[in-house]
Amino acid sequence: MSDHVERMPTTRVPVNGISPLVIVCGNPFRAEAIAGKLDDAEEIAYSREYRTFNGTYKGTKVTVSSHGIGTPGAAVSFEELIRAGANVIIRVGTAGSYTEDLQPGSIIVADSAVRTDGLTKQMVPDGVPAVGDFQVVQALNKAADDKGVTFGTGMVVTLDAFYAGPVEFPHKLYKDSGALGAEMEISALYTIARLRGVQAGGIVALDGFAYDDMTHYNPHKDFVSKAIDDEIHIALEALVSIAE
Ligand SMILES: O=P(O)(O)O[C@H]1O[C@H](CO)[C@@H](O)[C@H]1O
Ligand SMILES: O=c1cc[nH]c(=O)[nH]1
Repeated sequence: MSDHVERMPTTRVPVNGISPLVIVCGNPFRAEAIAGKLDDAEEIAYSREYRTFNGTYKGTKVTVSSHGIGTPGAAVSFEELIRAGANVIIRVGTAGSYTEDLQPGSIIVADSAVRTDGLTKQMVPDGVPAVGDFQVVQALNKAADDKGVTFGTGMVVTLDAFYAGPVEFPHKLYKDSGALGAEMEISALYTIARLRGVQAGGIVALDGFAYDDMTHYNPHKDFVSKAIDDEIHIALEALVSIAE
C-alpha cells in the first residue's frame, strides 16, 4: 500500500493505526473470516503472509492479523504489532490433540507453551517458561464456559516441524509430561509478550491428534470449522471483557 502513513517494515501495519486489542491467527484467509465478524471491517495492510484488518466488535475496536506458520515469521508479526500499538494479543489457531479427553473439534485454552522451537532459544535462555497472561487466560476460560464448548486449559507444545523426518517427534514425552496438544507459534507469542511487557493469550481448535500420521492431516472438516468459529467468538468476547 503506497500511502504516506508510517508503516512497520515487514507486516506494513500502520504505526499507531491499530487497536491495542489484537487477534492473531496463522492463515490470512482466517484473518479475513474473523474480520467478517466485525463491524466496519477494513483491510489496512497485506504484505507477505501478514494480512491485517481493523474493525469493531460490540463497540470495541479490534485488529485482526495473520502471522503465517512457524515461530520465526510469527515473531515478526508479534514484534511489529506491539511496536505499532498492540497491548493485548490473542492467538486464535489450530492444534493437534494429545489426549482422548479432548477430541478433535474441541478446544484448548493455552496457559503456557513448551519451547521446543528454535526462535525463542535465540531470544531467552533455556528454562525461561513461555506463560500466558493470567487475565487473558481467565477471560478466555470464562468466554469458553459461557459459550458452552468442550475445552481444556493447560500447556501446549510449540514445535517447528510439521511433517516428520527420520527423527521421531517428541509427542509421547510431552504428552506424558502433561501437555494437552501441539501447535507451532504460542511459545513465541508468550515469550515476546513477556519481553515487551504486553498481555497475551492463546486458544486453539483441535483438528486431529498430533501423534497421528500427518499424511492424513485434514483441517478442512466441518467440525474443525465449527470449533474455529466458536474460538473466534470466544476470543472476541474475551477481548471485549478485558477492554471493560
Ligand atoms: O491454524 P494456525 O493458526 O495456522 O495454527 C496451526 O496450523 C499450522 C499448521 O498447519 C500452524 O501454524 C499451527 O500452529
Ligand atoms: O501444528 C499443528 C496444527 C494443527 N494440527 C496439528 O496436529 N499440528
